[in-house]
Amino acid sequence: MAPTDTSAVERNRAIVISGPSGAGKSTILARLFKEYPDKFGFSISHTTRGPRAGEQNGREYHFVTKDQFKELVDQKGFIEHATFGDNSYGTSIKAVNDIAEKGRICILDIEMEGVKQVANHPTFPRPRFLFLQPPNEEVLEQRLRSRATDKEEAILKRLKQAKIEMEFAKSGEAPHDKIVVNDDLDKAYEEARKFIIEG
Ligand SMILES: Nc1ncnc2c1ncn2[C@@H]1O[C@H](COP(=O)(O)OP(=O)(O)OP(=O)(O)O)[C@@H](O)[C@H]1O
Repeated sequence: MAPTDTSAVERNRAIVISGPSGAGKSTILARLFKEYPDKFGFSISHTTRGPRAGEQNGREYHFVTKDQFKELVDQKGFIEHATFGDNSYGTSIKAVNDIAEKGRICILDIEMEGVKQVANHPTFPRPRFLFLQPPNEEVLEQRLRSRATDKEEAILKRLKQAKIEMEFAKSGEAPHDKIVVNDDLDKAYEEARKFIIEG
């Protein structure tokens, strides 16, 4: 295995973007990737679920067995991981470093529990944390409804979780270096862009 190019990893410190579902993370990241097509990348996650038709190992996911997954967990090889139902998912240190070694900045779109794990990882160098916040709960609800991707039950679940995430962001426990309120999209994008590009 090739040694890690530590200078590339240090130069291209990863960015963690988090925020409640519907805060606008995908919208802002889509703009960023469009404006800077060669600058960023997403890491490829590991999963214990089987590949779906058309999915290729190492492209959509690194498909691994439960034992392989557990081995990586035990080695602290994941910066964050979680199990949903029967399947586990994780972001490995190597997958993040692979992006940096290509000269790109790895963007990690991670939910709250994952953010805590990344911030507390024993060896992974601290990335920069950006929290995207909706202007308030009412606006968030409107946006989730007009996005029209979820059933009522899922929307209510997302709103409940959003409250928890926003409380966490306000608490002293949160690692965020920057909080951007996504009210006017152009303004929020510019603030996020500036933080991501200029620090
Ligand atoms: N500033 C804004 N003003 C109005 N609508 C917005 C704004 N930002 C995002 N939206 C809309 O709000 C909806 C939610 O945004 P988006 O899907 O980007 O959120 P997300 O944080 O990526 O959510 P998830 O975590 O569920 O993937 C989308 O329909 C998007 O077009």
